[in-house]
Amino acid sequence: MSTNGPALAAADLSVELGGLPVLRGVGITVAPGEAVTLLGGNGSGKSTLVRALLGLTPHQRGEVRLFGTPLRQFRAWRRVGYVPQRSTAALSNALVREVVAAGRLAHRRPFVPPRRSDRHAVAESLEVVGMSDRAGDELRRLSGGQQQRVLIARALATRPELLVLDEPNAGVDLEHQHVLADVLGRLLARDVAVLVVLHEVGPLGGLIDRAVVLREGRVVHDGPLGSLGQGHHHHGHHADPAPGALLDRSGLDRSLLGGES
Ligand SMILES: Nc1ncnc2c1ncn2[C@@H]1O[C@H](COP(=O)(O)OP(=O)(O)OP(=O)(O)O)[C@@H](O)[C@H]1O
Repeated sequence: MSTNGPALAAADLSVELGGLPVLRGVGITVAPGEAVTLLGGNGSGKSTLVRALLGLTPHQRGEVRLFGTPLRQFRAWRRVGYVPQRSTAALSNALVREVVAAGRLAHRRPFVPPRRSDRHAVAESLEVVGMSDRAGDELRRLSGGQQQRVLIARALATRPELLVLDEPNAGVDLEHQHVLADVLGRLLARDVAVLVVLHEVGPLGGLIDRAVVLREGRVVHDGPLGSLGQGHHHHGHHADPAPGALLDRSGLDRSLLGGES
């Protein structure tokens, strides 16, 4: 993997929205193979931070680098996967297959039909999240949790080196939360960097290397999940009965996670 230093790094990041400070001097890094969770109460600035890190929301101060390149100059978007908060896509009347295929756009050249590798990545990503049989359905016809799984499939189809997920488990049943934990575990084993906004840590808890906690737009904790005391806004890490099953990073599905990109 051609990375030097962190996949994602931000320093002194400040964002104002509607004239109000939402992020105030935030610093965050995510290294290849590292899973960082972003926690904090409603309105603490988690989604704004994620959007600012990806250049979707402008920042007024500070610096963001992706794979060492300042955001302004960064063009290698095929290296980045993003699972937005579901509400932003929920009304789409696009077909499931089209939504996931959008994850391949950064790999394609204009006016060239999708290659076999593109179709393969789409089919495989749908299969991983258990949505193959809904490929021809309109996204808006699916349940909330199913829509969320399609958005995860789209990000997986990109075969990213940095995967950013904003509350990917919102509305998703426990079984499929475990599926996501399994998928993320395999990506981490391949040195993908993961930044995930979570409301409840849940089945992902065993994968998390570091928790960054925001409060009123500031980082108030950056360290191991376990060192977070009680009484925080997240209700995470209820002991999982078999975290080892999720943490098995050895059984790599090379066809999904490896190969061309
Ligand atoms: N476009 C906007 N204009 C003005 N204020 C905004 C805008 N978007 C977000 N905000 C404000 O910024 C603050 C942080 O919002 P953000 O969505 O980043 O929080 P969050 O931590 O992701 O919250 P949640 O857990 O509820 O998703 C909130 O007070 C919100 O009202």
